[in-house]
Amino acid sequence: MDNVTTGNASPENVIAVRGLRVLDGKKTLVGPVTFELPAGSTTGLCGPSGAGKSTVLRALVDLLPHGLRRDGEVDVQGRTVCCGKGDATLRSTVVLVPQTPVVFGGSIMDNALFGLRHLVRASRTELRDRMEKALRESGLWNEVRDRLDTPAHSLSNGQRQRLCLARALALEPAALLLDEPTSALDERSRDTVEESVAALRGNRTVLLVSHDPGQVERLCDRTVKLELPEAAALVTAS
Ligand SMILES: Nc1ncnc2c1ncn2[C@@H]1O[C@H](COP(=O)(O)OP(=O)(O)OP(=O)(O)O)[C@@H](O)[C@H]1O
Repeated sequence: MDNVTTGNASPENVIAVRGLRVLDGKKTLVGPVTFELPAGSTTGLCGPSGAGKSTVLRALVDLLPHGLRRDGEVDVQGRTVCCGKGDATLRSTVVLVPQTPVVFGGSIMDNALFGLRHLVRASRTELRDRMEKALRESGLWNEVRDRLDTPAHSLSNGQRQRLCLARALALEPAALLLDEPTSALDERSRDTVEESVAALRGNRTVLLVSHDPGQVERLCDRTVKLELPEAAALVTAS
């Protein structure tokens, strides 16, 4: 039996996943899992450690670790995504923000523009406008507007996480995948990142991995619960 989705259904799904499994050779590491992400929803992806939350996110962006493969179907905006094709459209349509913020050596502006410069053809002014909009949406603009040229490494951990959120939002993705965005943060930084994620609610389609049931309660309107593959197999057998 597949892991189950609970919550409200919606006619318009940005992502639809059916029978997704991640395999290492013949061994099932994750799944099978079936769920949808309705447009504008914030969905919590929960489950015990090792159930495959991070791996599911990586499968959705077709960036599984070497040696692993996926089975089952993933549709993004009604289009089936094939594995291992290096789909450039997918890179800007479904964007993953990893657990540990990846901040490069350049300035705050360089970092915020990173994805845009690589994936979007637009004038310098348009890119800058999109960057500012994304920094506002991630709740970081007021803290960095006067120091966009300073090194991104000068930011706090919470600010770095919101910078990574802005970098993803600047691509105007159809779906945003957030992997434990507050797990490495102190309480105050966690609150600022949560405020930013809460502000996306209804406007963006978000899949949020979290260990914290309270956070899922605060930020999400529906949940997908993953089980360890052994548990899923036991349920199937009963
Ligand atoms: N590169 C890899 N090679 C082999 N197995 C892997 C690899 N990456 C992950 N796994 C396995 O896939 C399973 C799911 O791992 P994953 O990190 O996605 O779980 P998780 O639910 O995100 O865990 P946690 O909550 O602890 O972060 C685990 O059994 C893990 O050991």
